[in-house]
Amino acid sequence: MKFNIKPISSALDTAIKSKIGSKTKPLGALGKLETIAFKIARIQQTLIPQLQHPTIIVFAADHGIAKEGLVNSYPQEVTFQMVMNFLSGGAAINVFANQNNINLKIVDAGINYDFGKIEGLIDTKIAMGTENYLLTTAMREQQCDKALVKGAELVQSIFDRGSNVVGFGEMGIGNTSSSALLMSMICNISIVDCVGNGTGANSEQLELKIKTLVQVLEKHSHVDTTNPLELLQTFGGFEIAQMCSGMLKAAELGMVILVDGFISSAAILVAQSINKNVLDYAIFTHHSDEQGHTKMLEFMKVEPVMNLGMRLGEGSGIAVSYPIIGAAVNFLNKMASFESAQVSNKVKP
Ligand SMILES: Cc1cc2ncn([C@H]3O[C@H](COP(=O)(O)O)[C@@H](O)[C@H]3O)c2cc1C
Ligand SMILES: O=C(O)c1cccnc1
Repeated sequence: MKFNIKPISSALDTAIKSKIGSKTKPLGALGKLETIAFKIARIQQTLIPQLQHPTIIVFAADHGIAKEGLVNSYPQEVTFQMVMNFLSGGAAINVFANQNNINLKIVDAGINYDFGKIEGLIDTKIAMGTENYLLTTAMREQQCDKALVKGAELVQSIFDRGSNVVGFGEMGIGNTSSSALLMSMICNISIVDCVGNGTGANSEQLELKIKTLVQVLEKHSHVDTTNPLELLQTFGGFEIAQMCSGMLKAAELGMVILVDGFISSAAILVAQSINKNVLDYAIFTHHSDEQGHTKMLEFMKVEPVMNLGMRLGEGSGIAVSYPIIGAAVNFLNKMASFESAQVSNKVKP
């Protein structure tokens, strides 16, 4: 798949900065809100940006490795059980998305469960979970390709229905391990520094998780670390692959991309090694408590909107931070300027 992601033009940069600077406040006094407003105005190439039909997509899939219980504290069934919970409106992401009027889409990217016909679940299923990467690659090449196509198509359909801001959340027991493996390969950071407690591993479980992932890396020591698609195929999950191509498609369409925590960030880490420009369209909504997230964010040289010590996933960080992002757009559009409000500006020396 090819994505044509335009580098963002800097033609409006001075005008956007000057509009932010003209508002009735001391220069820079809205802190990070100013950075966010600047970024969104730049993505949309306008001085009056709008957030239309915000949508969070929760991509769910299973991981072969999770059947073994070597890297995960909760059993694999929790993936489909949580998806049922999403569909009946009881999960954290439902509560926060509802609170902030964000559309929510729940996607079966490859859950190890047969849902039959079920209302509200989008079917982009590639298989009943990935293979166990201790034994073989997580995906076959065609499966990875298919996942990439489906993720991009889904984001295209959301764009076609009028959305210009899309968040990427996930559910998949074991997916902090896939994310840590991808991070270790792409960032060239020791796996020990990429692995974290996930859903709450204790010290013994963490040790086993690290030991297992070291074995996985030994098994796949010939993988080409400069080939993001091979990495995705070897260590990825179907939800991570679909998020990755969905993000690339969103950037191609000029949408604002909202990134969640560790796993969502791992998806854009792969995406940016396919096309660096994707980062220009992305807002990292929160800093997760998952151990590897700090170094992953540093690698991409990005600063998230907030840090509430959250480590959940599902897109929850996106939904919670959304009012802050809305505030950034609102001040840019609605605050008076020194001139319009007839307020004296800073005394020039
Ligand atoms: C009840 C429950 C709800 C969740 N919602 C998101 N996750 C999060 O935890 C999983 C990753 O952690 P690990 O790699 O340790 O399995 C993902 O499914 C992620 O979204 C959850 C996990 C659980 C148990
Ligand atoms: O940061 C996340 O997204 C995260 C961290 C731990 C477990 N699940 C998700």
